[in-house]
Amino acid sequence: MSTGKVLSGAGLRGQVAGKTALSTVGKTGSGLTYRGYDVKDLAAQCSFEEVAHLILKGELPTQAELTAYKAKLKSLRSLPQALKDVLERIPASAHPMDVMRTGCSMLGNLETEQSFAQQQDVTDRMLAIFPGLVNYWYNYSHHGKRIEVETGADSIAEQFLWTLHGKKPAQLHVDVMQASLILYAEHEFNASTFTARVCASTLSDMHSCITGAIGSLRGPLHGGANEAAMELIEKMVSPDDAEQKLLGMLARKEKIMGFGHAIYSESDPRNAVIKEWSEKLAKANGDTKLYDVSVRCEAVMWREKKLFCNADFFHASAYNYMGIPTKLFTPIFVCSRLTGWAAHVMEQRADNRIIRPSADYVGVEPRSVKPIAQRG
Ligand SMILES: CC(=O)SCCNC(=O)CCNC(=O)[C@H](O)C(C)(C)COP(=O)(O)OP(=O)(O)OC[C@H]1O[C@@H](n2cnc3c(N)ncnc32)[C@H](O)[C@@H]1OP(=O)(O)O
Ligand SMILES: O=C([O-])CC(=O)C(=O)O
Repeated sequence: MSTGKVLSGAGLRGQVAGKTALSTVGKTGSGLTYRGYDVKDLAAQCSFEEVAHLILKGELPTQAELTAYKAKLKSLRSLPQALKDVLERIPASAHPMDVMRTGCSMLGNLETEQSFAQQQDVTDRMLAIFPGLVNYWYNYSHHGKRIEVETGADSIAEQFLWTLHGKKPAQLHVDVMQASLILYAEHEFNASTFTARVCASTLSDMHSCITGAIGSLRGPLHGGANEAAMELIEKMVSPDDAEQKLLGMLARKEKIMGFGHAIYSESDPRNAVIKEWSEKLAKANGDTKLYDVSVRCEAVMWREKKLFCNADFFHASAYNYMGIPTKLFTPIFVCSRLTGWAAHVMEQRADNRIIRPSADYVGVEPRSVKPIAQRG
């Protein structure tokens, strides 16, 4: 089992900021549970839609419920013309996380949540639309192509790969995406989820909560670490080169993205799952370099610093093996974590008090305002 760290210090570490029935981190099972189920079991046995149903509606679906839920999500994939118009105006140089933030916000203008009774429906719409949204922009801005987002894809995992590459993806790739989306779906009071809950606590609308959360996820200390990890490992030409480069970085006290965690002390349970998929992809591709380099990084970081891979590190090689451009890595995280964010917003709304902590004042003593001519 993965245990939690002894938590104290800055960054609100170790302070209980609310209640949740959605997940536990660093407590039981392999170290991560969604509504009582171990994430490893969910990743091995379920589709992402089943896990989204669990997180958003409270229970794993029956076959009939799953069939209905998938049919609903499939029916909600189309992009409004006004949203396409906005996406077409965003330059290729933009970061896709900024595109997602703008896309989510624009959707909130077009299909505003009028009351909290609509919270499940607006969430389902975002779940259905997000993969096509970011890939519409990507294909238009990078290849001048207006893609069809109403594909024959059977799942959100397949929809992401299909709308990115313009064709039905290989089954292995769909299976990896299913597992990846499940691993990223929910993680208690992490920074982006807390952002969503703070926004929800003002009784704001769902799109505002999700737009804010996307902004928090973007940073390299959080979801952006999967892209930063890729930028690191693609510079390493062999495991020995990886070892030399890492030792140099550690000597210079640089941060190694994709390692360490705010809550876990010895391992992140999501790593073993995505690492195994990365190995399978490497073998299927007949090119194991990225995987071998990543394995050496893991060994060196543990040996030198007792730092372990978090969920992001082996996602880098896994996504790369599937031909996903690095800058689209964190948007996939968004397509998944949307479930956790929205469920937290719903939980906050159900038992709300505005989140408003206090601060220790460390500024100057009280003083009087001088007329402008006497200042300086
Ligand atoms: C899905 C996710 O969001 S998972 C997190 C993704 N983020 C990353 O991978 C970014 C790299 N990792 C980090 O920056 C950190 O480990 C965080 C942000 C995840 C957690 O931060 P904290 O809880 O403050 O880390 P922690 O208290 O364990 O740090 C202890 C020491 O280890 C160092 N450390 C932690 N992670 C790393 C790292 N990846 N590389 C080098 N040193 C590190 C810290 O600098 C700190 O040293 P110090 O005491 O001399 O300042
Ligand atoms: O919990 C955290 O601080 C970060 C994390 O791993 C996640 O959000 O998945």
